[in-house]
Amino acid sequence: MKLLKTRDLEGKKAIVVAVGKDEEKIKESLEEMKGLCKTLGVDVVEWLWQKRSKPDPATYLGRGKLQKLKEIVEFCEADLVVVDDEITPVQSKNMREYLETEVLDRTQVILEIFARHATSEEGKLQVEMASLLYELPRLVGRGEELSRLGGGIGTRGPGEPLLEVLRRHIKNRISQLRKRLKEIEKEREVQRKQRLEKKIPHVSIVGYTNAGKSTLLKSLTESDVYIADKLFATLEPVTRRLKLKSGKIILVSDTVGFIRKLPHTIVSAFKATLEEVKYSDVLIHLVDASDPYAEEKMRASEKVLEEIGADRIPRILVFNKIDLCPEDRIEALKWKYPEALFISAEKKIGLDRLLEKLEEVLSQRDVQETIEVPIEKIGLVYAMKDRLEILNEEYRDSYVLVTVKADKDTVELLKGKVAS
Ligand SMILES: Nc1nc2c(ncn2[C@@H]2O[C@H](COP(=O)(O)OP(=O)(O)OP(=O)(O)O)[C@@H](O)[C@H]2O)c(=O)[nH]1
Ligand SMILES: [Mg+2]
Repeated sequence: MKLLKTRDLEGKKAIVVAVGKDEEKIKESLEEMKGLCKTLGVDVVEWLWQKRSKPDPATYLGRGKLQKLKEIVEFCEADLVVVDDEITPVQSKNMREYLETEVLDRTQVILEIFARHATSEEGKLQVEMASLLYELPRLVGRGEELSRLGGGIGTRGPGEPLLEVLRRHIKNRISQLRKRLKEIEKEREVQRKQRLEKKIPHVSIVGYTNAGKSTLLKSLTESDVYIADKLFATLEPVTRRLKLKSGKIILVSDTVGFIRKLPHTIVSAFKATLEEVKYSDVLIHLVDASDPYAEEKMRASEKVLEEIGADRIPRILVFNKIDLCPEDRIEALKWKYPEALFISAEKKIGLDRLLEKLEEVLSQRDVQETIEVPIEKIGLVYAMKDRLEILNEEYRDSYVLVTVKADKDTVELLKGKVAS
């Protein structure tokens, strides 16, 4: 049985609610939630926030605000309330009952987008896993929905409560998914090893959702890549080959976009996809310069990079969509981030400079070393000629002193071959 179902939310009217202390931050987050809702075809007709340090443990909003929300829901004839936070099962249940309307939280909205955008087997399995990890602790008190969900299960033992059956069923499914995902991960590892052996440098484009990562991949590699003015348009990494001016071939990947408060169920289910980033030689951190919240989003992305252990990979900071920015905005960013590059992925502005910078960063990783190679083994050096640069050769009686320049792994590989 498949437990994952997508909801039909197209054309529904929603009211977004949030709790917090900082009005600016809340507004920014609500704006983003509007974008997430739009991606689902949901129309945000009104929003409401309550200034308080912590959400009410029982009802998320305080009593008074909840009452007001109910009036707004009725007045606007809203179909659902979206909470811009991950709420507890209790809060969700109480809100639903009091408001007499459907309630979704931030995690569910993101999961819903992921569920619709996943196309590969791995993507679908990861989304299903994330949804089940989300559902598992929330089974209690959801009788009505559960009986809908559990309709297809015919394995209930005598006297066993439906809740227990479902819990067991979900746990089984999670372990099934985990197993299959592990297998896929193994296949991916094989590919990664092959890539490593061939020593093809790998560059990943990372950044906040909608920064223009897929557009950049498309413009750089002149290939067909899915682009949309939607959040999380890309869920599965897409990799393309690119030939640099020096003739060096590299692989460029586009990845799933980052977002603030990325639900941990998603991080854990998408670990494999996110981890691909960890094995890159260089990261292009793409930021939408035309976004008023560009810098906050940049920091949120940096946080995700840290979480997945990719914060030590050489990184090129690139501001995108400069075609949409007034001159003074670009000047201000240049002043603040002197090392950054400025491009328009769509209008193909600044891409040459980006490619030059890529070559620079990639070659900075190279090391230079002089190796003593027995004369009869000199052929080994030549056999690796397309992966290393031979800077000097000094012939002695029984050996040659060869000075090579290449990335560290290649030099180590050569040394190993010569020694064996
Ligand atoms: N004006 C302008 N629009 C751009 C530029 N680059 C990307 N866009 C637009 O920004 C939107 C998002 O682009 P994508 O390339 O799909 O963004 P992404 O980072 O891959 O987004 P996700 O996959 O959703 O994380 C699309 O509507 C693009 O056409 C640019 O340089 N200038
Ligand atoms: Mg994309």
